Amino acid sequence: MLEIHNLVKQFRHPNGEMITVTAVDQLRIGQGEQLILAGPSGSGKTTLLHLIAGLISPTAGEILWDEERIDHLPEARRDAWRAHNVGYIFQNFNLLNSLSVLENILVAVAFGSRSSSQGRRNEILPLLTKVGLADRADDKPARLSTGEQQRVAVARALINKPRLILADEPTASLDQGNVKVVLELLQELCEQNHSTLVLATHDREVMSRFPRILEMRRQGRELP
Ligand SMILES: Nc1ncnc2c1ncn2[C@@H]1O[C@H](COP(=O)(O)OP(=O)(O)OP(=O)(O)O)[C@@H](O)[C@H]1O
Repeated sequence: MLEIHNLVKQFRHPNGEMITVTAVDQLRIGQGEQLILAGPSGSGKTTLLHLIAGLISPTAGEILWDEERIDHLPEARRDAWRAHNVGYIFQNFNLLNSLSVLENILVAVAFGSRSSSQGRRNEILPLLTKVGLADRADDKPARLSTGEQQRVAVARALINKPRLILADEPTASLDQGNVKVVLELLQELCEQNHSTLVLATHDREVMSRFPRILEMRRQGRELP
């Protein structure tokens, strides 16, 4: 369902030089697959996730979704495609601090598919129960531990049952115990929903839990 062909993203360095940050020749990810993007800091993992999500456009190459090009959709259609199909989990959670846990998830419901939003609202509490936060629904994120905040971020990404979950170092700020909890939860919920999971990490322990790993290597000239 997700295919990438000869994808290249270049950025212009302030000194005028073009640097190639992400380059993926051929990649095919099936519905329900779980894949790791591995590689050291600066190898282009976030850039690739942003490209897949349509937050930035490639310099060259193609991204296809169900055999249709999505890399050059006009912005409004790209935003609609993302809202409908993608759940994004950020390393630093990106929760809205002025809203409660419940409201943070309601925001995601509001941006998802309109036709099913009432059904999704009814699923928030069961999902919060699954992630162990049913009794924290009215709390603001600042009152939660780091692991709890990341579990809210997982619930928010999954509430619309998107076909694709993109997770950028979702365990980087967690201790070992919480890494296991959050990962198991994420993998299990993705399996239940038959969602594809693409997760960026440089943590070997996290990688060992996944069946497939794409090793990112920064290409082009290194900056001094
Ligand atoms: N908008 C931009 N303009 C210029 N350079 C950029 C831009 N975005 C990313 N880069 C550069 O691209 C390289 C790859 O960045 P990216 O964040 O994709 O790597 P990463 O593998 O996710 O790193 P980390 O593990 O530290 O999050 C970095 O050197 C970064 O400075």
